[in-house]
Order: sequence, then structure tokens, then C-alpha cells
Amino acid sequence: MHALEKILAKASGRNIVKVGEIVEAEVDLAEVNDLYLQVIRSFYEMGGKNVACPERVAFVFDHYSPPPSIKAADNQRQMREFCKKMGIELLFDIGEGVCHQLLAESGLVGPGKIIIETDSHTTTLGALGAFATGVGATDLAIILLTGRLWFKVPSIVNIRIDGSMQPGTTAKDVILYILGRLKQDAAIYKAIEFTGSTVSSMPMDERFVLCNMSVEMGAKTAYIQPDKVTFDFLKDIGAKGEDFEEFTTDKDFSYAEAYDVDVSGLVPQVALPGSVDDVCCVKDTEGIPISQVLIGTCTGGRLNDIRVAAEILKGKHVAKDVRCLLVPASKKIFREALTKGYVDILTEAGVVFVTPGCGPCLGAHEGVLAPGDVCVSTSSRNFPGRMGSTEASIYIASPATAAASALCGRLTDPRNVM
Ligand SMILES: CC(C)[C@H](C(=O)O)[C@@H](O)C(=O)O
Ligand code: SF4
Repeated sequence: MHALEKILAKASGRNIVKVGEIVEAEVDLAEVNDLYLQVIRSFYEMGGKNVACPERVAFVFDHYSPPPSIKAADNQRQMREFCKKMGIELLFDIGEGVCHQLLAESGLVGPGKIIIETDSHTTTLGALGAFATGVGATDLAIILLTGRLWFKVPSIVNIRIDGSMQPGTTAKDVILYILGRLKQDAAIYKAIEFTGSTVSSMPMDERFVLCNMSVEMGAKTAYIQPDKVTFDFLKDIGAKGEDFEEFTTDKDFSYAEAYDVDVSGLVPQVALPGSVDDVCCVKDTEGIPISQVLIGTCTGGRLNDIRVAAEILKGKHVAKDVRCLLVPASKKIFREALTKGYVDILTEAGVVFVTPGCGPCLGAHEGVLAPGDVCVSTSSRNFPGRMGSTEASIYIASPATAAASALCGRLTDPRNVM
């Protein structure tokens, strides 16, 4: 069996599970974001009186944070009331950050846990050795009622990544390259495990990026086997190690599919407007003028990303007629960036900081795009209308490419400014 199958087996009280089977398993942590008031409605529609395990439930206000409309504000008001009534103490109110980053920082997510959120990018948390996936309102309401959920055991794809990365090339370039090769329908309802020497040498901030964008290939979940990097991360955030159980994959386990990726020759990549799997080298798009840059989101708003941007923009200034927004993935990250001086460097360079959270990532507020805007974004999606006008173009790239492009006012390979 694979480690992920062992996690499902243990949580469903079985010795073995098979691909395609439906099992019912205990959920260790369920999260609801501020777009999902429907979870509460469904809970009551299904006869809910009390939440089964309130200590295993979190609410996060991140998509509309602070609320840009009366409706969004009222949704959050109703969610606060529900949490109070049900004894749910894990309420991350406005300004705390994006759900996936907050749960990663909470110390509640780690090896062997089953983590469910009302968000497709929950796959991010597979980087910590958990079985983590996103669901809709009805399934999340079932967890509130019972503490459990049904799962169809996914087949498992192995993407093995080897080779040392060239300067200016990051995990975002790796996952974009993979997406460009395998395409958006490569892993529908499958689990992706990332292995290989490149992954083992990646810091946790980079591993989150690989797992985060697995869902752009349709993945049900993503996974990286826990190792020293994982346990050092958990120790640094004060997680109690005894809460976790590391499962390992049997030596004779055979993957449904396996791909080998050699990144030693990889150069910075970019997804062209309209589809996140229409990928090419940044150097082939150089010179395209831009009007906005977004550095942030649950894909590219961590301390490592802000550090890279600060290194590129230090002592320089964002190009004329370009707006560069920085949305930290959490308040903790923002405060660390403050302490390290990155905020000072970047504000001096003309970067506009936005409340930790989702910001303009899904076109809600805090920097939505006008018709004709051309934006380089470190986020994960660029379909028409994603960040505002359907007549705006969004290039998906790494924080290094985004900062280099903000500096030059056009799509720029970061190696040219490093
Ligand atoms: C929550 C939901 C509206 C959506 C998701 O599930 O991913 C959002 O976070 C996104 O990035 O499009
Ligand atoms: S930052 Fe963007 S991709 Fe991540 S959860 Fe928020 S809206 Fe979704």
C-alpha cells in the first residue's frame, strides 16, 4: 500500500483499502472559508443541532478579507455567530491570511492527518504528509454533523523530480513546466506524489507550491513523504510531534502512472493568458509590456517569495505605469517580512502591500484588473475574468519573474536582473 492508502485505512478502521473503493473515515480537521455560508445552511437543512467535534473545525475569513460588500460582511457575521453558538474556537478572522497557510502554521496539520477544506487548493497541505483535499458545502456540512466523510480511494501518480535548479528557477517554474507537459486533465481524481532529489532538497515553502498547483492538473490530493525538512518545519512552528503518525509506502508499491522530470536545464517558465497549462519559457515572452504585478496568494505569498522580490527590487523602483501588489499569505509571514526589512525595501521600491489573504487572486477586491490590463501573477489561475475584467490578460509566473517584470515594466526573465 501507499502511505496515502494507509492514512485512509487507519482513519476508516480498516487494514487495507483498494483504489476505487468508497470508505468512510474520521476527519482530523475541517475548514470553512468565508465564501461558504452554504455549509451552515446545509448543516441545518440536514437537521444539524450541534457540531460533532467543534475542536476539529476551523473557519477562515480570507477570500473577502476585509469584506468588500455588505453581503460578504453579513456572511462573516453569520459565521462568527455560528462559531460562537457551536463552540468552534478556531476562527481566523479578517487579516490573518489564506486558509491553507494558516492551517499549515497552526501545528494541527502534519503526517497522517486527514484535512478537508472548502477550497480546491487544499492539496497544498499534502506537502506536510497529510491526506488533504477540498470539498463543497454539502460534504463539509456532513463533517460538521458526523466528524466523518466518505472518500473514493484515488489512484496514485508519481512525479519524480531530479536535477539541481539553475539560479532564478524555483518550484513555481518546475510545476508550471510539469503542467505544460502533462496538461490540466492529467490527474483528475488522482493523487500525485512528488519524489526525487530536487524535492528532497526543497525547503517547505517551495514544496507547498508543488502541492498547491497539483489541483490545476485535477488532482484529488498531493503528497510529499515526510522527512527532516517536514519535521524541522513542524518543530519551528511549535507543533507537538506526538500528534502525527508518519506512514511510509511499501517498497513493492506500484504507481498507476509515473513521470520523470529532470530540472537541471530548466529555465523560468510562464503560463500564457487564458490557461494555466499553456506554458513556455519566460525568455520567449520578453518585452511584453505589463500594467500590474501580483506577488502573493496561497501559491506565491510566503516569506521565501517576499525575500526573492526584495532581493530583486532592493534599492530600485517598480517601473513607471506598473502597479505592483504584494499580498502576504499570512499575518505571521507579513510580520516576519517586517522584521527582516523586506517590507521597508519593497515599499521603498513602490510595492503596495495588501491585507494578508486572497487579495485580488479571484477578482474579489484589493486590485482587480481593468479591461486591457496585463498582469504577471504568482497565483495559480489565469482564465479570462479570474482577476476582474475578462478583457485583462494574466501571466502566471514565479515571484522572481514577477518582481523582475515589475522592475522592467515588461515580462522579464529574472536571470537578466539578478
Ligand atoms: C473557494 C473557491 C471559491 C475557490 C477554490 O475552491 O479554489 C477559490 O479559492 C479559487 O482559488 O478559485
Ligand atoms: S489565494 Fe487564490 S487560489 Fe488561494 S485560496 Fe485564495 S482565491 Fe483560492
